Amino acid sequence: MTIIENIQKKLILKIKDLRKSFGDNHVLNGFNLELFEGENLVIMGKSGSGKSVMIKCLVGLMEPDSGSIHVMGKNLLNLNQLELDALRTNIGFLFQGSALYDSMTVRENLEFPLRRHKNKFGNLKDTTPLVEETLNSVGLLKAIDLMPSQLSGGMKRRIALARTLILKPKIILYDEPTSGLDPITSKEIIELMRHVQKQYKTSSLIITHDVDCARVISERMILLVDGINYAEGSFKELEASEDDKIRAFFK
Ligand SMILES: Nc1ncnc2c1ncn2[C@@H]1O[C@H](COP(=O)(O)OP(=O)(O)OP(=O)(O)O)[C@@H](O)[C@H]1O
Repeated sequence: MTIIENIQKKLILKIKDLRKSFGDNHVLNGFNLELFEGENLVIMGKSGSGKSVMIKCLVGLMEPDSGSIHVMGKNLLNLNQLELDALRTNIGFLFQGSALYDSMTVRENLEFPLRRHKNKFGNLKDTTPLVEETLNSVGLLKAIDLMPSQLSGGMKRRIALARTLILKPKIILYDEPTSGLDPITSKEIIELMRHVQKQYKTSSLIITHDVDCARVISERMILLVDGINYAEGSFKELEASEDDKIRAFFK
């Protein structure tokens, strides 16, 4: 994406100068991020580089030492619990091994977030059309009455994505979306992420180690090294870099 295209696009998430230390362990040292509407942004960082700390700050599970996080123009760090909950319905999360509720059917798993966030859709009397539409968009309407134990790993990941999508979030945060999947299922999940992004017009922040995933899905990438944005650019630009620290990501 060029700078001019970025200016024309709406900024949906902005993290500015985020800092977090644990004693002498300075994990985030002024991390910055801008995510634009409809964009797929990939963040890569080696193990222990602070990706989870950054996500926890973003979802309000951890307080940064300093910096700001604006979601759709609102500073997350200034909101009260009620405002935070309302804003959170605009952020969908798909965490590593996003667990489904084992004792509930697929339908009930999808109904669960609807009940928790009643305010978003008013009082939905019949949730079936929304549940069916969402399952359809991940290609698993046929699984509606199955229990999680009857699903394969790839199907579980699809249903977890459906459970996230049902609240129609503006941003989806994917944490290692392909971890633990075989290469073919990984490809299917990446395709699905592209498909739902077009259908739901979401912006995606994707944290991954998976170079193939980054290659296919990223429009822009940030490489997180020593708690800062060490490099930013398209996959092609970064892959062609001669900087050793950047090259290490693509080996
Ligand atoms: N609650 C905490 N208390 C103290 N140190 C912490 C805490 N959470 C994270 N850290 C430290 O912050 C650093 C970054 O951890 P983090 O979990 O963010 O890494 P990561 O990039 O997500 O790694 P991985 O890819 O392995 O999941 C590590 O040194 C970790 O020990």
